[in-house]
Amino acid sequence: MNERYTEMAGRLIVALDYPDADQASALLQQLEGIPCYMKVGMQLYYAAGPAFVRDLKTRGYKVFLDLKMHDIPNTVKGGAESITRLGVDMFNVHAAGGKDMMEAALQGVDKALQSDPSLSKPLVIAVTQLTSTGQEMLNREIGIPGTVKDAVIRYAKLTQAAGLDGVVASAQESGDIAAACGSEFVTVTPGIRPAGSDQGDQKRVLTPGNAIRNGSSYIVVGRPITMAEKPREAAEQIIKEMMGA
Ligand SMILES: O=C(O)c1cc(=O)[nH]c(=O)n1[C@@H]1O[C@H](COP(=O)(O)O)[C@@H](O)[C@H]1O
Repeated sequence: MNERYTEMAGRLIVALDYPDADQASALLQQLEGIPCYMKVGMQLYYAAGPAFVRDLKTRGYKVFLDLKMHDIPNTVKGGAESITRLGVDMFNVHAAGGKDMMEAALQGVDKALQSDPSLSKPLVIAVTQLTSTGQEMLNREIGIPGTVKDAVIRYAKLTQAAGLDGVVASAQESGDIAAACGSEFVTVTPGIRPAGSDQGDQKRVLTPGNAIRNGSSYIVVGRPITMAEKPREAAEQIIKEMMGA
């Protein structure tokens, strides 16, 4: 395993979108030894809960807990405190919750860290516009005027002003986000589709190689790996493409 392989694998976040811990564990077994990040989202968390997250940490994985909090500031503060106590490496909120809500998330993190100094600070990031949102939907359905890029950049700047570490956006926007917020600002980009793979419900997609070339800090990949006939080969192929970018 060379350095570039380890770096790129660490920037691949595999979305464990499964209905139970057994199915998620079966994928972990197939991917054993690949030093990638693991994402636990609503489907798995609501079924397998904190125990599965702690299990992933015990197995040595970096963990992104994707619960996309969007509520009043006091509630998000409490949620962020509980999430930080789980020892995850990254979690997210919705930027649409506003600056006070995002600042409250950071206060929740601080509260947890103060009460238990053995915890490390997770990256806190905010969802801008979901990658399943296209231009037409943004304007006509949600009622936000302007381009998707404008909306994403606006949320990214708000997120940065609130003091968070970065955003979730499409890899199509990574370069523009870096131009607006600096290259240290983290971009976590789902909607990744290797050439020829099924787009599904994703609207703003990019290949793994183009995402890295466009400056994404991390790419999030679910179905192109979990639904592949040979998930390990699919993951290795994605890392190879990232290494070549
Ligand atoms: O926050 C996320 O992770 C997220 C934000 C977003 O805008 N779009 C998005 O697809 N995601 C998540 O990223 C994963 C993408 O999965 P696939 O479309 O199967 O590769 C899913 O777990 C989504 O919940």
